[in-house]
Amino acid sequence: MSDDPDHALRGFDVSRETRERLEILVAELRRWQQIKNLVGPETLKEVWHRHIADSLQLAALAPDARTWIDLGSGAGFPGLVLGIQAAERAGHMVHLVESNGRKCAFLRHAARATGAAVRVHDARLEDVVPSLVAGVDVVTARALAPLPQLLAWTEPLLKNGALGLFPKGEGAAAELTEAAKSLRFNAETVVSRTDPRASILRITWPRDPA
Ligand SMILES: C[S@@+](CC[C@H](N)C(=O)[O-])C[C@H]1O[C@@H](n2cnc3c(N)ncnc32)[C@H](O)[C@@H]1O
Repeated sequence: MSDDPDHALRGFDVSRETRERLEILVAELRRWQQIKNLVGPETLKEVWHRHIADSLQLAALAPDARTWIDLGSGAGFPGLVLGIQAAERAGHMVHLVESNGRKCAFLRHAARATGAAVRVHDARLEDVVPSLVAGVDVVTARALAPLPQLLAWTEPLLKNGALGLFPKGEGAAAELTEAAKSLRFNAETVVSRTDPRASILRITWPRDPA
């Protein structure tokens, strides 16, 4: 697949300012990658599809959400991309939680360079999630852990009304089956716009009966 940004961004609601900020992110990622090895080197060849568009598609699944938290952000996917979009929406922001200091240094640098509306937490998610339960609208995590572990980590957020958006590969159905053995939750599977074999699990917690 060619990695043409125009092609990758087709169909997404991306302003000229956001496009310019995304171009800065890609340039900085390429620069840092040479010394810091932040993402799988093969994925950089398709960075606009594999990372930028793959992250942007989550925003369309929760258009009214103001406060997001992205767990295990790595080099910023999806959280930093969502934070770049949030920069043009007053009152919108994304918490980025990442335990690897080298990746946090990149996140802070890239956030400054792009003007992304993010707060970087250089910490383990187990220590951050409890303090952010109130006021988070959406929790995301890509390539962090299988669904049962994700639900164990994010249960306090989901119980408080947050929406979970978890990009998954071909094993999504098996992960759903495994998680449903011990937990009761609502799940919808949305086919990925960047890879028809992949999907995004849209998870909500059932309300307690009144
Ligand atoms: C495979 S990478 C995925 C990065 C990014 N989400 C992506 O899809 O490109 C998983 C990331 O989660 C981070 N991580 C793993 N366990 C964590 C924890 N308990 N708290 C915070 N970050 C964690 C790792 O340092 C790593 O950067």
